Amino acid sequence: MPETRLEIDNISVSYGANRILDGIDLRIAKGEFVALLGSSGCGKTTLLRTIAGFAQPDAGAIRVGSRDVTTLPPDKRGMALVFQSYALWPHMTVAQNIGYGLKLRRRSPADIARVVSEMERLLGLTGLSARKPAELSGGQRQRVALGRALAIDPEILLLDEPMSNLDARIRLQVRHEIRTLQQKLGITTVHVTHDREEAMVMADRIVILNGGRIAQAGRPEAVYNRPETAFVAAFMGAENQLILPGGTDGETIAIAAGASNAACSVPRDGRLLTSGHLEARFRPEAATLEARSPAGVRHGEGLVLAGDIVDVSYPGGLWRHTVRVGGAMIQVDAPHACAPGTAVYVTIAPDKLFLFAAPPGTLPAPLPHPAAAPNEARVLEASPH
Ligand SMILES: Nc1ncnc2c1ncn2[C@@H]1O[C@H](COP(=O)(O)OP(=O)(O)OP(=O)(O)O)[C@@H](O)[C@H]1O
Repeated sequence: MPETRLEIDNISVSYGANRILDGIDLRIAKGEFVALLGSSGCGKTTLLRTIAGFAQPDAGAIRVGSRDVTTLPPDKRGMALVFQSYALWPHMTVAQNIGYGLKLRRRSPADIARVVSEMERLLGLTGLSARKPAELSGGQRQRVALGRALAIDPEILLLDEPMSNLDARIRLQVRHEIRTLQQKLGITTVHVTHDREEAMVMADRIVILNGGRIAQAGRPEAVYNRPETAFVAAFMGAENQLILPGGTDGETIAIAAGASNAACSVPRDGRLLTSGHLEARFRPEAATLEARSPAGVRHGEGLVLAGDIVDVSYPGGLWRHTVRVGGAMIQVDAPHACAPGTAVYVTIAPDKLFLFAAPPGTLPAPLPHPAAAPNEARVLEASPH
């Protein structure tokens, strides 16, 4: 087991009567980069501020190595926080901003000059020493803020949406720079973001928060490919949702034939399902689209749906189709455009299909498929397992 550097032990935080964080447990290894990901208001910043010491928990403890820092003020925790707004001193130069924390710690001018110049070198700011923040680009300001944070040689770096004020192109570059520097310095980092792709490409581990709790934590590819709940699946881009009749049958999950889907079975693969109805989720790019022939039996692995194209657009790369499947609308990407009105099959391979117990009260899609000819329904029922 790698050495734990930051331990968040059963932390709960409330603002007045509102419980914002509820029993958060997280151990972060030395040198690990963890992204806290979640929708707006889920408590990401509150957790970061609690780690930093700007918010006090009702219960639980924060430890850095073996030190309990729960009641220590922010400047005694060995952490540095970089904000979205940079919070640079406008009247100070780049060098003075970077050296600010060291000056507060009464380090000698020679020491400060050495660290500042090292930070400028590391962050590509050499030559900009004498400039004021107003004379810098957004990306450069962000690097100064990072330099100021790293200059005090913190044990833990906390980043609160540090790239959200940058335009898309610069964001990609700064993202890469921060990650490279973090790995080079081996600094334990907690990064708050609501940008899924940013979390995926930067983090060793993603922690998804929902309603003040950890919904799932794991390596980016694990959270992306094996979401444990429908919430995580949807948050990680599997926004297509269908409620289907079915359930577990030994080591397989059996999906019963419905008005718009063939019966099929997929490996259970360790999934725990108890309900009689399933919530199926998948990404637009995880499905394939084919024209439906009126007489043909559709054979294939995975879930096969019969639907009609309602709309098509070109966001770039692939064509995005809105497909009506029974009473539901889903999004499906394809390399070629399919015209509205076309009858299609949508196929989702078993490993791209996320299945969960449907929430109580949800029913299978109630409407028969509007375009399904009588023989189409038979075709679907006769489809192979
Ligand atoms: N100082 C405060 N007093 C009262 N309520 C607060 C305070 N700070 C945050 N909250 C509330 O706590 C909840 C969580 O806020 P938080 O800023 O942690 O969310 P977040 O996940 O970081 O959101 P965002 O992505 O929008 O920044 C929100 O409902 C917010 O309104």
